Amino acid sequence: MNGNYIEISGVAQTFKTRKGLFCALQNINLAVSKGEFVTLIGHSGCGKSTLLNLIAGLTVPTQGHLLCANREIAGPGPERAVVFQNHSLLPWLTCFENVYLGVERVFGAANRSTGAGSESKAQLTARTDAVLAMVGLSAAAQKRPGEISGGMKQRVGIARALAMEPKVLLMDEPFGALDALTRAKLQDELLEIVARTHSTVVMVTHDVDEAVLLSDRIVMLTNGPAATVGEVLRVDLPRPRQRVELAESTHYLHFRKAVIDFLYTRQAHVEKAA
Ligand SMILES: Nc1ncnc2c1ncn2[C@@H]1O[C@H](COP(=O)(O)OP(=O)(O)OP(=O)(O)O)[C@@H](O)[C@H]1O
Repeated sequence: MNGNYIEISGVAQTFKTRKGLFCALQNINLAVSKGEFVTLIGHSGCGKSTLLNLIAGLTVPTQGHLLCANREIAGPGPERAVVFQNHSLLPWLTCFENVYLGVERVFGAANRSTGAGSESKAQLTARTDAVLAMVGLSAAAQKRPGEISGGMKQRVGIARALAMEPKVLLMDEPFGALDALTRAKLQDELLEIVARTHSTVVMVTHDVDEAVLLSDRIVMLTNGPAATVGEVLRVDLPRPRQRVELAESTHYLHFRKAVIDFLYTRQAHVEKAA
């Protein structure tokens, strides 16, 4: 890991609502290094998605600055791929086409401006096939989103983002809708891909075990309104990480307890008082 790749300084986000201004986030300061895996965790409604959307460039902050590779984040960009909670596939395209579209945009002749090269149709097809196979969707490649389950749609969304090999992968509870076994399989795949591609990842999760398994650092947000970074936990478990071995590791349990303690002891009181 080297240098600050994503820098968030003094960020606040206020929304106009029918009842007046609502301050979702305040004074968020966070730097993410290149190749680092950071998870954002906190109670429902604290502002995790709001922060991720700011990094994605989908919204602009009310106050403060966000930088990616020393450049102000002024909108979405191909170096920052987003996997949303609710997939967001194009319903008239097949699963293959949904993934291919993104692959073509980054690696195809259509976009030489990225300097990523212009691969042949056969190479783009091979990339698309490989990533669909990785998420276990080869058999569903020619189906449209309306013909597959919610979990399968989510896997297409993950495949689409991963296939683009983005520098930054922004994930908003990408595994939330999946059954436990598929979720575990995709978490393991994600760890392997990130190790191979050296992607920088910022991921929103509600799942303490997922956070500890995947993260270099866990950013714990306080309860809203006006949520901010409450605590940052560095998870220095060695990699590669094996979930079966970790389950018995006292070191792992120590991190797990630290997050649970933050969420259910310290932040639980604030929630009741709000
Ligand atoms: N466009 C908006 N207009 C008004 N309020 C908003 C808007 N977007 C988010 N909020 C409010 O900001 C707060 C943070 O929302 P956000 O979706 O970021 O939370 P979250 O931590 O991602 O929640 P969850 O874990 O339930 O997905 C919430 O109180 C939400 O109601």
